[in-house]
Amino acid sequence: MADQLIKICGLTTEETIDAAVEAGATHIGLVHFEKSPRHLSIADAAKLRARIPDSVKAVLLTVNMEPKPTAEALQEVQPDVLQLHGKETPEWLSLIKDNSKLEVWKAVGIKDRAALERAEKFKDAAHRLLYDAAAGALPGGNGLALDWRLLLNHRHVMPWGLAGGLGPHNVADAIRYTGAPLVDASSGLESEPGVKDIGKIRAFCEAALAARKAAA
Ligand SMILES: O=C(O)c1ccccc1NCC(=O)[C@H](O)[C@H](O)COP(=O)(O)O
Repeated sequence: MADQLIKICGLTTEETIDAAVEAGATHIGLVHFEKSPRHLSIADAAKLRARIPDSVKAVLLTVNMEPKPTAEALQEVQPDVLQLHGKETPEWLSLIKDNSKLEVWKAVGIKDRAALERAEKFKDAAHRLLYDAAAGALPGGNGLALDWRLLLNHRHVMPWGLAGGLGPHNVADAIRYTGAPLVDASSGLESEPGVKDIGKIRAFCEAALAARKAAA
């Protein structure tokens, strides 16, 4: 049985990165988006990236960033994964994917089955789709859940993950209900916007790992 992949997104301190790694996170998301309460400058993202061990993948998250600053950010941060969370096109993702060693993810807001079908246009352009709730005040990180029923009996054409409103209280249900191979959480693991809670990070990882083990 494949391991449960767990992305803890929007970490901004060494302490919470260490806690997420210790709790079993497989991916750590660093957000570079100025309107986000989890925003990191590229310099700070690079510093925190250095704290992430080789056993855990560093995910740099950007939104509609232009090519030149994207290239500069990748050079400085050296992430394992680039997660694009805006209106980026399949052509842009393909260009990055075909000209780098990066794993490229596209986050897509899912409000109905049509949105799921449209997401298939990234099939050959991205390594993984991250299904999230439709954009709210921010493109992501809103603590809003998508309707998991939309994923029932869906024919996934590529690796995928589930995000949106996940936390210790519902991640086991999400895995049982959708079979999500990767789960991703941000605001549900915070004591206030942008401030991660180590107890919630631990509880989230514990619940996700237990649910996957039970499904085996
Ligand atoms: O986390 C943010 O602040 C953010 C801002 C702008 C674009 C994307 C953002 N987060 C992306 C993620 O991968 C989040 O983990 C995902 O949207 C789920 O967030 P949440 O519903 O808060 O768990």
